[in-house]
Amino acid sequence: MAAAVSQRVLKAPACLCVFCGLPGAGKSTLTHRVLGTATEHGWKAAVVSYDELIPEQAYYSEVEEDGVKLKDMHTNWKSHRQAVLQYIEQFLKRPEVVVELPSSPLIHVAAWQLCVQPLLQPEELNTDGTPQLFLLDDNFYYQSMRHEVYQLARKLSLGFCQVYLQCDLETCISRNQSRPRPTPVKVIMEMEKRLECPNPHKNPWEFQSISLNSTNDVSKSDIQRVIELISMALNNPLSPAEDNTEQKEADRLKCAMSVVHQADQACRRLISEAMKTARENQVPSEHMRVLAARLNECKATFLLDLRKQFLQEVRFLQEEDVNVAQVVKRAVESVFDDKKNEILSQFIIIHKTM
Ligand SMILES: Nc1ncnc2c1ncn2[C@@H]1O[C@H](COP(=O)(O)OP(=O)(O)OP(=O)(O)O)[C@@H](O)[C@H]1O
Repeated sequence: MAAAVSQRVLKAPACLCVFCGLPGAGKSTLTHRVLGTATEHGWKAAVVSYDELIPEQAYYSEVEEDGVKLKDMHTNWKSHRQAVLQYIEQFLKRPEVVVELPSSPLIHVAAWQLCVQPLLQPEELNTDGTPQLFLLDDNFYYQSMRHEVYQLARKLSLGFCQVYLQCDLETCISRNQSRPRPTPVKVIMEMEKRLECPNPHKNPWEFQSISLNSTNDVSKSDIQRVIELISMALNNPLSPAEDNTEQKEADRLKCAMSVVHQADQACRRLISEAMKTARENQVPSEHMRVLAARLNECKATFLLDLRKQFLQEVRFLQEEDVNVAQVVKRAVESVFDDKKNEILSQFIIIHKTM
């Protein structure tokens, strides 16, 4: 089977294969095993490890901001992710540029040069038609994060596929704890709540996806399944869409993100008003800290639910020409505002009865 896969004439020049899952699910371990097998097949492959490419301070500033901030919550982290895709695009168009890239605040250029090293060949061999594989290793826990990769594959007519590593939360946490620099447990737990694993039934663009259970050891036949998936993707390159289905899908995700962003802003304003009221009622500073944490936690849960709800309903909203800003306003006022008042009154009452 392996030889048969490698000898077929493959139609795409390159494949973007996304590996997604929780921290500790085993993505890096698997990508390196796939890299080894792909090389044995005579393919050129590179592991694009976001952790190695994106400067560490970008990640930790996101995490530490309010204890459980996830790295996507900020446009800043998004711009790092987009920079990775821009580097891939540039490499595919002009690989020779990689040796003279200027330094960048978004990406470790030296790490990038090292990452694509296996894809570079002496000039006389560059036209040998060997496919290039980019094994993208990050959590990719929202489908919108993976969709950005899909869009690049479509733009450049590349193969695209996804491998989801399904692993128990407890296993991820325990593997993570044994690492020299573990990801905060809270971050893993928050990510698990938000995780949108590939769902080809709901999102047709995710049709070339497999799920591997990595709670136990990943077997040789799992690796073989990944190789076959990549081979299939290389044989079925994406093409820029002739109808506007994909554009609609991208608009839908963009709309959902904008809804969450607008709601986030509105909640922040309400939280800051609540903090002001608490101060005016002389709630002591140690209680103010707890109050802020409770309100932020409540906001995170509200935004998470809102995002899920909008991803399901936004198509309907767009078709019905509903005013999204109005809907957001109503949701914030009717759901979050009530919860906020409930939390605030608990603190004011406690303080007054002390
Ligand atoms: N299938 C497995 N069985 C047992 N241990 C594993 C397995 N896969 C990975 N590990 C171990 O778990 C730890 C985390 O693995 P790895 O770095 O591959 O996870 P990851 O998903 O890439 O995490 P992150 O998203 O944080 O980079 C490592 O110590 C690794 O050796």
